[in-house]
Amino acid sequence: MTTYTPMMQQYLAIKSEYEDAFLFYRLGDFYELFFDDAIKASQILEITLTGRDAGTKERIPMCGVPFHSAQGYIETLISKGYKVAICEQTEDPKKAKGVVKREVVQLITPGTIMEGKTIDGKSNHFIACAENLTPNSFAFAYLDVSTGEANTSIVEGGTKTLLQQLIAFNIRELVVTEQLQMLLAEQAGQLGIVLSLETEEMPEEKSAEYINNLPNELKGVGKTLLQYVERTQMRSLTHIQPFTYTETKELLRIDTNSKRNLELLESIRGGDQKGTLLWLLDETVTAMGGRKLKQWLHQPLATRSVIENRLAIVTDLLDEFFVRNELRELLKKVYDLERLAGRVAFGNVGGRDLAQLRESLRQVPAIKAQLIDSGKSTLANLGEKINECADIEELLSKAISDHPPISIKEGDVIREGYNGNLDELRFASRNGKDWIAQLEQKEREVTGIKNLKIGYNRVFGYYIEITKSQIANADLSRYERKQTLANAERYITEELKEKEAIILNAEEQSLALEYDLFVELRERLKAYIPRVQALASEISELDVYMSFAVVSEKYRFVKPTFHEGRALKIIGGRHPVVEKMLNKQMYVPNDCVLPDNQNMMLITGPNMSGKSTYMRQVALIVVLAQMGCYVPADEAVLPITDQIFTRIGAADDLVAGQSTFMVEMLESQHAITNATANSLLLFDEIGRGTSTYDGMALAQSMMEFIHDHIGANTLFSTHYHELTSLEEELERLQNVHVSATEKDGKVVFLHKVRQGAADKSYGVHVAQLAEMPEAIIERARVLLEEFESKSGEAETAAAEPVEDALQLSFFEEEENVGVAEPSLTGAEQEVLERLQKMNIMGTSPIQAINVLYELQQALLSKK
Ligand SMILES: Nc1ncnc2c1ncn2[C@@H]1O[C@H](COP(=O)(O)OP(=O)(O)OP(=O)(O)O)[C@@H](O)[C@H]1O
Repeated sequence: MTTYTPMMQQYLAIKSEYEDAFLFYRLGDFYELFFDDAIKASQILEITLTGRDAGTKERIPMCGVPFHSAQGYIETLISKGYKVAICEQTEDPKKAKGVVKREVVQLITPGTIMEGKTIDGKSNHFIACAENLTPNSFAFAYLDVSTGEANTSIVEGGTKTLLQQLIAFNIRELVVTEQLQMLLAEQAGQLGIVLSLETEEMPEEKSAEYINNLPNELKGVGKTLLQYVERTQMRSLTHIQPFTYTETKELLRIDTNSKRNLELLESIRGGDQKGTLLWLLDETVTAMGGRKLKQWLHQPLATRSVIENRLAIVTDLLDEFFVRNELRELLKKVYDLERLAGRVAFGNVGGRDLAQLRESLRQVPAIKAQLIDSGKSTLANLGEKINECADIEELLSKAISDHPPISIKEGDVIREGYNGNLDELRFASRNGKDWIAQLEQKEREVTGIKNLKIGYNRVFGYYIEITKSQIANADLSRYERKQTLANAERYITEELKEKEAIILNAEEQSLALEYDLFVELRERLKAYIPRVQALASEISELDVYMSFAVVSEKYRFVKPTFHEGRALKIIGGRHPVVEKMLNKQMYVPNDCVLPDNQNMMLITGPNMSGKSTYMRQVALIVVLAQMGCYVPADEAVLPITDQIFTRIGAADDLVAGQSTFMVEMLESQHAITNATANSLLLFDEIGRGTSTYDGMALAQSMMEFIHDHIGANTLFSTHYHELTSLEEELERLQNVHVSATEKDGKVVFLHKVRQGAADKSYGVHVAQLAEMPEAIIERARVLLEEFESKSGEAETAAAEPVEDALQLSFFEEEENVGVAEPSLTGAEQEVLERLQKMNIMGTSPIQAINVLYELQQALLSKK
C-alpha cells in the first residue's frame, strides 16, 4: 500500500472534491500542481515538469507557478476552457501543528472569472444556466459575476436556439443537468462552451430575495445558477442583484440569426465590430454605458409609452447643447461603478479602486445639478432620481489618501487624520527618518567625510557607508563594521541600531494597522453596494441617452413618431452604417411607404443595385426607433413592431453546419410560423439556393401565404422577374425596383427605389464591372438575347396559382430543349403528375435518384 506524506494526503483529499479543475495548491510563495494536473498544466502553460518526494517509492510529477504571477497562468487555463481551484493556507504556518490547514477559497471557471485580458470593459461577462421546460423550450438565466447583473428569459426553439443564444451573448459557461449535458456536449464542445453540472440545493430562504420577482417556471434556473456561483466563489456575493424578467410582449423580439443578418452587434464577416450598428451607435464614455447600450440593442422595446419616454429624453439632450457637453465631460470621469461594486462585494477591492470610486462619486452632484438645472422636465426627472451617495464619497474622502498605491501592503492608502493610532505610528516612523537624515549630516561633520551616507537594505537594516578611499583618513572607532563592498565599507553604531528598531517597529505596526483599517472599511462599504449599483444604473442609462443624442446629431437623424396602426412610412431613409462606410460617394436616400392595405413590397433590380441594403435599412430604422433613438431618415412614422424576421444573405450556420438552402428554408419556416400581423419580415432572394422553378414556386407560395394568413409588413426581393406580375393577384402587394441605367454599354447604379417592376437584368454588366474576360461577357450577351426572345410566355406564368405555374414551367423548359411533343402521351402525363406531387423537401438524395430512375423507366418502357 502506498502511504503518502501527511501533506500529500491533505492534497489528495482536497483534490478529490475538485476532479474537474486544476488544483493550485499553495506552498509558500508558489502554487504547486501534482500528478496528472502537473503533467497537463506543464504542457499547456509551457512550464517545467519536476518531481517531488511524497512518501512513496517514486517521486510524483509536480510543477508550479509563483504566487505573484499566477494570474496570467490562471487566465491561460481559463481561456482554454479549464477550471482552476485556488487552494490557500488558511492558518499561520508558524502557529500550525503538523500540516498547515488549507482550503479551496475560490473555483475560477470560464463564466466566473472576473479579471484579466479576457474581460472587456464594455462587454458583460455572463455565466448562464438552462433547464428544459418542455422538450422544445428552456428556462434560461444569466448572470455577470463582475457587475452583479442577473436576468432570465424563456428560450423557445430547441437546443439550436439555446446555443445561438449563448453565442449571441458570448457566454462561455453553461450550468446544466446531467441529461442536458449529454445532449449538448458535442456542439458545445465545438463552440468552446464549457458545460458545468448543477450543484447541491441551496436553502430556500437564501435564494428567495433573488428570485421572488420571477414567474414560477423561471425560479428554478435562477436558484440553480445562484447556487453554482456561490459554490464556486465561496463567499456571499452581496452585489448580485435580484433576477429580472421582462415579458416578451414588452420587447421587440429579433432572433439570433436576424440579429446577425442585420449586423446589430456583430458583423456577418465576423471579426471586430466595425460595420455593425453597435459600432455606429457607441459614443458612450463609460464602460457601464457601453454595456447598457449593448443590452438595449439586444432588446429594443415594444411598449410605445416607454419608447416615447426615451425619445423625449434624447430630444431634450439634443436641445441642450451646453448641458450635453458638460455632462459628457463629467461622465468621462466616472469609472466602472458596477465592477467596482463587484470588487467590494468580492473582497478584492484595492486602494486604487476605492480612489476611483471616490473620483466617480465626486462627479455625481454636478451631473445631478446639470440635469435638474437644464430646465427640461425629462432631464430634471432623471436628475431627481439620482442618489448622490454623498455619505459614501465623504467616507472615502476621509479614509483614502489622494493617490493610493495598488497594493495595501505598500502603505499610504489610509489618509492622515482618519485614525489617531495610525497617525502616531506614522509620526514615529517619519520622525525617526528625519532623525536619520540629521544623523547623516552630523556624522559627515564629525568625520569630515563629505560623501558619507546612510542607507537602508532589508538584510542589514540602516548602515553608514564610507568609500574605501576615505577610510584611512577618518577616526572610525565608534563604528562597528557590518559589510564590505568592492569600494566601500558599511558600518553601524549603537545609536543607529536603537533608532532603527523604533522606526521599523513603528513602520511594521503602522502597515498592519493600515491593513486592518482597510479591511474594516471594505466591510463597511458592503452595506452601500445596492446604492452604488442603483447609481451605476442611472449613470449608464444617461450615458446611452447621451450617445443617442451624439449619434443623432452627428448623422442627421430625425425623431420617429409612432401610431397604433400597422402602416409604415419612411421618407428619405438611409442605411446608417453603409452611409458611414461610403467613401465620399453620396448615399442615396430612399422612401419606404407601406400603407395598411398595401404592406407587402416586392423589390426587383439588378444585382449590386442595393436591394438588400434597402431592406436592411428599413429594419435598422425600426430597431433604432424602438430602442428610443432617432433614425436616419427625413421622416419616419412607424407602427410598434413586435418581431423582426429576416432571411438575408448566405450567413453560414455556426451551430448546425447545414446547407445554405436548408438554412434558408429553416429561417423562412421560423419566420412564417412565428410572425404576426405586427411583425416585419425581410425576405431577400428567397429560393435562390435551389433550381429556378423550384425556387420561384417556393417564393410565390410563401408570398401568397404571408399575404393571406399573416398580414405582416413584408419586404421581398427577388431576381425572378416573373414574380412581379403577382401584383395583380395579391391586392396588398406593390412592386418597386432599384433603378440602374446603362451608360456607354456599362451599368450605372442609381440606388434609387422606384415604383413598379424592374425590366431588365444587369447581371452581365455587373460581370463586366468585375472584369470578367471579354469573351465571356460577349458570349453572355448573345445568350441573354436568345433566352429573352424565347421566354416571352413565361412572363404570364407566375401570376397563376403555384400548381399551374409549375406545370407551365415544365412545358416551357421541355420546349426550350426541344423534347416535348405538342400533346403528351399517357406515360408522360403520369410522370409529370408524379413529379408535381413529389415532396422535394422530404426526399433524400438517394430517394430522389430512385424516383428519377423509376420515372425514366416509365418513359422508356412506354415508348
Ligand atoms: N442607397 C444607396 N446609396 C449608395 N450606395 C448604395 C445604396 N445602396 C447600396 N449601395 C451600395 O451598393 C452596394 C450593393 O448593395 P446591396 O448589397 O444592397 O445590393 P443587392 O442589390 O442586394 O445585391 P445582390 O443582389 O448582389 O445581393 C452596397 O455595398 C453599397 O456600397
